[in-house]
Formats: sequence, structure tokens, C-alpha cells
Amino acid sequence: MGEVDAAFVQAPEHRPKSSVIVAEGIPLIDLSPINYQIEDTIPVSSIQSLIKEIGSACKEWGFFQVINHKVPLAKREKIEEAARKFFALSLEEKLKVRRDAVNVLGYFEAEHTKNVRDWKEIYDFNVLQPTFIPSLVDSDDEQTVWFKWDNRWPHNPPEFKEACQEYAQEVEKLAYKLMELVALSLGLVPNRFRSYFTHNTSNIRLNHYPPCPYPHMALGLGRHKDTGVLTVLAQDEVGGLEVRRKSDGEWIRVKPIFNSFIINVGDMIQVWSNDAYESVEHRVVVNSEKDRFSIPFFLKPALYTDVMPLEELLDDKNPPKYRPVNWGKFRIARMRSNFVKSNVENLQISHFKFPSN
Ligand SMILES: O=C(O)CCC(=O)C(=O)O
Ligand SMILES: [Fe+2]
Repeated sequence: MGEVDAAFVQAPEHRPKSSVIVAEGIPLIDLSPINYQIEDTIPVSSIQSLIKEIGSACKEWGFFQVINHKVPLAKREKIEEAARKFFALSLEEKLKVRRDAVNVLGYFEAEHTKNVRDWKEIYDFNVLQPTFIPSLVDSDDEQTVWFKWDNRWPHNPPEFKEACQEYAQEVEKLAYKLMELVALSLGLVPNRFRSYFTHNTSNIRLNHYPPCPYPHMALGLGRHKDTGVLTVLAQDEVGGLEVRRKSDGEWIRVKPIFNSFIINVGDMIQVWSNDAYESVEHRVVVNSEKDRFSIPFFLKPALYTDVMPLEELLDDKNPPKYRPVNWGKFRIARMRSNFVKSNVENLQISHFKFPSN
């Protein structure tokens, strides 16, 4: 303990500050006004102010926290418990379900963000199994044939798979409900986004951030934007997630609130909304005493989806700012860069932007 491993060390400008800003954090939104039946259409008049709140949170922060979301607490506690038990297994046990260069799901302990190693271990599974991989992703680019998405379930704890699948179902419903609200807040029909998720590539990640002997030099997860559509994150009571405030670029700590979820906009909403809602940078700070666990659900479209600014939102004054982004290609390019240290910058959504005059 105490010896610093250079692989984890952040450049000085990216290290956490000793003073933490928590005051006036991301907006807290009460979802109780929505009638929570996934197939129901929402009576828009009764939720006008909720739609407004969602719209301003997406615009001003790209992040918000929700309560009264209807995801059963027991389901959340069950997966949290299963995650703790899984990460408590010996490394040898966990390595039995380690992801590799071909099958990219499972356990992984050596993730890098922007070429610096993260102080964490993770476990990934996809919500839809089998995951639909269209031939177009394989055909015209030799870089895309190398991967497989097969969930790898550990034998221990025995309830692990069930806990994961049950939770996935519930949190997915919440994500779709939130997408209806996002659509309404942009002036679109509520189900505007729904068809993109028929063959979705959504996944859930279990994160474990162990105590770190040099928390001022390393990060649990380096600064990044989520590439997908929308993230629904369950964080435990320890805290450590920081969001880059759009107004001044300061890192703001997100205060843990019992039984709430943190929601953030991903790169694909940024493109669909033509920058009305931006995907915002965030990172995770570690500490020297406590383990921290978090569980993000990443809502992601089908691999064949070409994401582009939505026509309904465009006019002469607001021309498209992006050329189409093929989700499969974008996703695969990003996946590759997570495995290997490389000197080239990760593919970013900004690379799809038309030059502005
Ligand atoms: O652990 C957290 O609070 C955030 C995790 C996160 O941002 C991610 O996995 O993309
Ligand atoms: Fe993230």
C-alpha cells in the first residue's frame, strides 16, 4: 500500500481538488405526476410542469436526479447485494468471467479512460440477449468483425443472473418513460424515439471502486461523456460522482439521495436534438477508506441506427449540425479504444460535427 502505480496517475490538471463543491447541485425532479404504465400515453396537460423541469435540466445541466420513479427498491437492493458479493470473490473467480478481445461482456479490472487507468473493477451485461448484430456492421469494415456480445454469468453468487435480469427490466421501463418526457420537452410526440430501441444494445454495468491509497492523484473513472442515449445511474451512499457544470466548468459533486436515480443525456440525444441538449462530462473521485458501488443502465439504440438531427427540430435558422452517426460503427470504434492504450484520440461525437462558420 502507498506505492503509486503510474498507470493510475492523472495529469495534474485532471486530479480532484481538495475542496468539493456540492451546494446547489443538479436538479432534483419528482416523477410522481406520471402515470406509470409503460404503454399508457401520458395526458400531457397534467405533466406540463414536469416536462418543463426535464427540459431545463437537460439544457442547463445535462444531468438530473429523480425520485418517485417506481423502480421497486427490493429489485435495486437485490442487484446491489449481488454486485457486492460478486466483487468480494477472489480475483481468480472473477477472472473466469473476464471479458476478452472477442467477447466484450463480463468482468474487467483494467479499464482505461483517456489512456489513464481507472481505479475500479466492473462487470458488464447486455439487456437484450442475444444481441442483434446486423450484417452491415460486419461487412464493409474489417475492424468490426472481431467482437461478440454474449452475457457471461458467474456461478456465484447463485442469484446473480436473476438479480441482474429483474433489475434490468425495471430500470429499462423507467428509461423509456424518461425518453417520452424528453421527447415531449423537445416538442416531439412522446413515442418519437421508441423504434430505435427494438434491437437495442442497452447494457448495465456494475462498478466497484475500492478504497485508493492515493485518491488525490487517481480517479475511479476519468472524465468522459456517455456515448449512448440516456444513462440511469444508481449510486450508493458513499458519493464520488462529479459533473462538469456547464455555466463555469467547475466539477460539482452529486449528493447521494436514498432510492433516487441520476439521469444524464448521452451523445445520441445531443445529435438528435441538434445540440439543444448536450452530453456533459463527468468523472468519479475515489477515497482512501470506503468501497463505492454504482450501477449505470446505458440506454443505447440498435447497431444499425443512423443517428442524425431530427427533422422536426430543424429549419433555416437551425440547420443540422451533425452528419449521420452510425451507432454501430461509433460504438465499436469506442470499444476498441477502451481496451488498448493508444496515442490517437478516442472517436468523439464532435468529429461528426459540420464545421461552423
Ligand atoms: O460510478 C458513477 O457514479 C458513474 C459511472 C459512470 O459515469 C459510467 O460508468 O459511465
Ligand atoms: Fe458515465
